Order: sequence, then structure tokens, then C-alpha cells
Amino acid sequence: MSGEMEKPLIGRRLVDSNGSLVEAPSEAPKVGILGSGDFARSLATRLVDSGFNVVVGSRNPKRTAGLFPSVAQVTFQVDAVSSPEVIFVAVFREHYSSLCGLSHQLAGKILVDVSNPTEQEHLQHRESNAEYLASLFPTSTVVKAFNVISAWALQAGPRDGNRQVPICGDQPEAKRAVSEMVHAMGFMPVDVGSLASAREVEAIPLRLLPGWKVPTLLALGLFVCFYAYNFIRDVLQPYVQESQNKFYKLPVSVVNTTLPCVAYVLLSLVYLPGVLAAALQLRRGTKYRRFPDWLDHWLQHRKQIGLLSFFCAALHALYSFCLPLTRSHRYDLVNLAVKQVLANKSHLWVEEEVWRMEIYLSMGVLALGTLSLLAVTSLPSIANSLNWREFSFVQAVEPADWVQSQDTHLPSLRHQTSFLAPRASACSPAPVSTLCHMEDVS
Ligand SMILES: NC(=O)C1=CN([C@@H]2O[C@H](COP(=O)(O)OP(=O)(O)OC[C@H]3O[C@@H](n4cnc5c(N)ncnc54)[C@H](OP(=O)(O)O)[C@@H]3O)[C@@H](O)[C@H]2O)C=CC1
Ligand SMILES: [Fe+3]
Repeated sequence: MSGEMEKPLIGRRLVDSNGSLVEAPSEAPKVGILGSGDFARSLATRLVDSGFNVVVGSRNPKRTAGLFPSVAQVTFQVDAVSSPEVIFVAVFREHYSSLCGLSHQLAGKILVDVSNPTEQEHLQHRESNAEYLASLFPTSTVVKAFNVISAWALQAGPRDGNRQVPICGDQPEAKRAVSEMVHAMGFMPVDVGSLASAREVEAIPLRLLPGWKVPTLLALGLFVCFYAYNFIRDVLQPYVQESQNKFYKLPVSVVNTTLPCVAYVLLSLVYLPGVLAAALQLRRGTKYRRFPDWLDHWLQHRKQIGLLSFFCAALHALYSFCLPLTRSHRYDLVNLAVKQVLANKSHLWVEEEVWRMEIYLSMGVLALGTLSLLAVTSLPSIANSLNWREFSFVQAVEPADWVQSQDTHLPSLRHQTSFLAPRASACSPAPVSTLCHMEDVS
């Protein structure tokens, strides 16, 4: 790495006392950007706002210059890469080879690969975009960064969206320089290792709620089963046996009866794997054995299952509030009143029914409140503000205490039986399943 690298890369902000942009001071660190697309534009704006001196390399600078902040210099590619030490490559992988003519100018410099492959490209190429770029420019140092930040998020600034920027590369000095830039731009750099990790980093934006697929299918499956059962019980059976038409119950009433069933079963499925894990460890008499894969996966999905349970319970509460608004309910009420008048009854009051409903409603509200507390404390931002003891206190009673009193070889049980979120904490730095595997290894 050249001596230039040792310079602090964080320059002064280019905003004067009136809040308007001013010309970059000559000592502001110079950063190059190759490409003039959406990402390059957002990146240039963010870099300029963060006090960098930006020079953009385009194949057609005249056409694109007007799209960039006026303080950014837009020029031909070859001129743009001559002086900066750090150059962002904001072009697609398929066009990397068109930059090979610049390899002489890029020698010894840091190239930041910001690219994201499409799902098809990711499957097609075994080698990450960043490694491909490194193979095309062996005399340069490639660092992977910023691919998880969209052009929009980059422009809006770190206030919105995810602040973390995973960084990987083979040269610690180069990574440090890019990390400082990430910091200066208001994001949080996260070093994820060597350039060999780039494939994983490039896969991050391709993910689509990976931990939710099985729990969601489970919830849907349960919903279908319970809905079918309630349909047979509340609609079909009266129709067949008493020729009563209660099909109007399908959209609201049957759904409302189904939702708490699903919520309860899902909630029990949150606790059950912890109990099974405890029983398994007790039976084996040791924690130094791996859980079966199905149990391991189950333990890992507790948070999602718990949140889906909360979701169903919340929907049930909403549906219950809507019930009195339905036409059928109003007709029932009016019919009851008419019946009462015809029967010459002036005061209808069944004490037992009244109490039952009061207690039912109160319990429902309390149960939903408790579930909300569990759901809220399983959110990362809140869970991270609690220590392990506080977290366990809110989330669940720990059976580990009584287990430990009988067998002191089972201290890890507390992690296996925790409720809702298999989270990392002060005394369990790894997620539940990882922890169990780590202990197996040790
Ligand atoms: N858009 C986004 O939100 C994000 C984009 N990225 C990554 O940033 C990179 C750029 O994306 P984006 O700005 O959206 O794409 P655009 O299509 O908007 O821009 C690509 C730019 O590449 C330049 N380029 C250089 N050589 C060639 C060539 N031979 N053929 C065509 N274009 C060339 C062009 O600039 P010129 O004509 O001036 O040379 C063009 O403007 C991609 O790798 C993408 O994966 C990463 C995260 C988010
Ligand atoms: Fe209810």
C-alpha cells in the first residue's frame, strides 16, 4: 500500500454555517467513482456531504456531469482514476472487463466493489463479483462494501434503513481505509473477513425472509386445519342436521374462532422445543451431544413462531372488536329484543353469563398484553438493551434452575429453553443452535 494510505480519509464537512454546500477544500481526501448510474450518483452525493473530494469517471462525462453535485468533478474514466487512492467501481459485473484498459492507472489502488449479482448470476458464478474484479486487477486491492445499501438509502442517509455495512477484503490496511470512509458517511462498518466471504456478502440482498418460510407455512397449515374444523362444527353440522343456513359465518365468525386456536398452538410450539431439548439432555445425561437437526431447526425458529402467534392473537382481538358491527349480530340482537317483548320480559340479566363475559374479556386483554410484551422484547433493538437475566425474566421461567440442581453437567440448558428469541447475550454470545454445536465441539 502506498504512503498515501496512511492519511486520514475523513475530511471536513462541506457545509458552511448557513447549511449550504461549499467547495471542497484542497486537502479533502479524493475519492474516485467509476460509473455514472443511480448508485454512483447517490454515492457521490453522500461522499460530498461527508467531506470528500469526489471525482467521477464516465465514458461520456458531458452527458452525465449535470446529474452529479456541482462540487463533484465528472471526467473521463482514465482521468478520474489517476489521483484518488480509493476508487468505487459502480458498474455491473458484465462490464468489469471493459475497465481493463485502466489496469495500469489502477495499480496499487483500492477498488471498492459495490456490485450485487442477480439471483441467476449468483447461482451461475461460483466466484463472487469481488473476486472476479480482483482477478482482473491483480495489482490493485479489492474491498467489498456497500452492496447491502441501496442507492436510495445511500442518498437518504443512515437515518433510514439498515446502518450496517459488511466489509471484506484480503488487505487489513485497505479494509481499514474503507471502514473509515463508511464511518465518515454515517454508516457502521462490519468486518466480515477476507475476500473469500464476498460471496456470502453478495448473497445478503438476495435473501427473502429466510427464517420465516417454515413458520409461515406452519401457521398457514394450522389455519387451514382449524378453519376446516370450525367450518364443519359451526356451519356444516347445523346445515346437515338442522337445515340451518349459517354460511354467513365463513368470512368473520369462523375466521375469528380459528385465529386463537392457531395462536395457542403456535405459542405452545414456541415452548415445546425447549422442553424437548431439556428432556433430551436429561435423558442423555450430558449436554455434549448434538441435538437432532429437526430440533435444532425448531429451536432456531422459535422467535418467528412466537411472533406469528402474536400476529394471530392481535388479529383475533381486531376481529372480536368488529363482531358487533356485523349485520348478523345486529339482527340477532333485534330478534332477541323482539322475542323478549313478545314474552313480556322487561329485564334480561343472566348473572352467570355477565360474569363469564366480563372475565373472558379481561383475560383476553391480559393475555394479549402479555403476548405483546414477549413480542416486543424479542425485537433485536429491545432485546439487546436487556441483559440475559432480564431477558429470561421477561420471556420465560427457566427450568434450567431445577435441572442444574439435579445435574450440574447441564448448564447450557438455560440457552436451550429460553422463550421466543434465540438471541445472543452477554453469557451466550452465539445464537442457540450455534451454541449447542460449539459445546459439542468442545
Ligand atoms: N442501484 C442500487 O440501488 C444499487 C446498485 N449496486 C451496484 O452498483 C452498480 C451500479 O448500479 P447502478 O448505478 O444501479 O446501475 P446503472 O445501470 O444505473 O449504472 C451503471 C453504470 O455503469 C457504467 N458503465 C461503465 N462501463 C460500462 C459499460 N461497458 N457498459 C454499460 N455501462 C457501463 C455506466 O456509466 P457511464 O456510462 O458514465 O460510463 C452506467 O451509468 C452495480 O454493480 C449494482 O449491482 C449496489 C447496491 C445498490
Ligand atoms: Fe377470544
